Amino acid sequence: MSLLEVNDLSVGYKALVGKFTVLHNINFSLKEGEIVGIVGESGSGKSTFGHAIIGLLPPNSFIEKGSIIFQGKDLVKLNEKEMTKVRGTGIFMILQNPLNSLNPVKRIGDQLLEAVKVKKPGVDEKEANEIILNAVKDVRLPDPEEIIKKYPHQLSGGQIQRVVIAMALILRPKILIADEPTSALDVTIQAQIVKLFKELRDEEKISIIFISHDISLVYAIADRLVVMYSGRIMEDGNIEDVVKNPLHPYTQGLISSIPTITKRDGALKAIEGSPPSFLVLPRGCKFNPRCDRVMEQCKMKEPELVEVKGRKVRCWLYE
Ligand SMILES: Nc1ncnc2c1ncn2[C@@H]1O[C@H](COP(=O)(O)OP(=O)(O)OP(=O)(O)O)[C@@H](O)[C@H]1O
Repeated sequence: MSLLEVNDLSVGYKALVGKFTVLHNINFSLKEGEIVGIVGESGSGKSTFGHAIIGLLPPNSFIEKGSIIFQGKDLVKLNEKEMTKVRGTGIFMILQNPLNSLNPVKRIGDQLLEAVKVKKPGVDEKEANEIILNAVKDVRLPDPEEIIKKYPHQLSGGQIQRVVIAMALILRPKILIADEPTSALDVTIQAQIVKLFKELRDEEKISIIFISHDISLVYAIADRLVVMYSGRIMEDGNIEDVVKNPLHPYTQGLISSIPTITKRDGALKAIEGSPPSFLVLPRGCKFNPRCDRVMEQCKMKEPELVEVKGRKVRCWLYE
């Protein structure tokens, strides 16, 4: 049984240039305790997907169709009041800009205390303080006693990121969506945060959606890898299988450009060109103009996401 089921989800935006669809027929499921990495170039729709799940899409967005089933409820149909109850201990998202999750006029300690009260209503002051300090120490913030007295604007980007991760540790949601959660952190702290996330999963069976453009980082944490391109899922499977034997030419391109994974020196193959604009998507497979294995039919009709060798792939090579 899945904890989260996303069915045929399509999401778009209205902008000055016009109305366009970004996420196209997304089908995705997440099991309890599973860590799924979502990768893809900038603009492939990764954040839009996370925002759709937690109901934090911007006002100029629209959900064209689809459902997001969590604990028997379709999140797409919930009103703001009902969705507020899901956010926090149900689903929590570490936003790409974590400052947006904090109140600028409240001290860090008070904001973490609110999270403790949500998780443990009626908690006494001494225990709350202990929980807060432990979380702040776990994310390796220096001088915990001092940090909690500060306001968000007094912290660096990396410290803000860690405060929001501490909030996630306190809330221990059923699903944690982490959107580039360690982008402002140095490599050592990044590794410690990845370890913390794994511990959360091992101890509490928390499911994690880890969004990143850095496949080697995702490789260090995820069980499963989902590759997105132009708002589509192109490949979805066990991370070892996908990394060792990528099936989609786009996944092959992404992986062959990473020396730490391919363990090859020199001749790294970058994918030529850049993703298309959502306003003028190519006919057929959206990757076809950049694909080194393109065939005639790729330019005519878009392939479906189909099951191949125990994983899912959207490519005419496998249909
Ligand atoms: N608020 C918005 N209004 C209009 N278009 C938007 C908005 N937010 C995102 N988009 C468009 O949706 C597309 C997908 O953006 P999204 O942020 O989901 O991609 P991403 O894969 O998370 O990229 P990145 O890795 O850069 O964060 C982009 O082309 C972007 O222009």
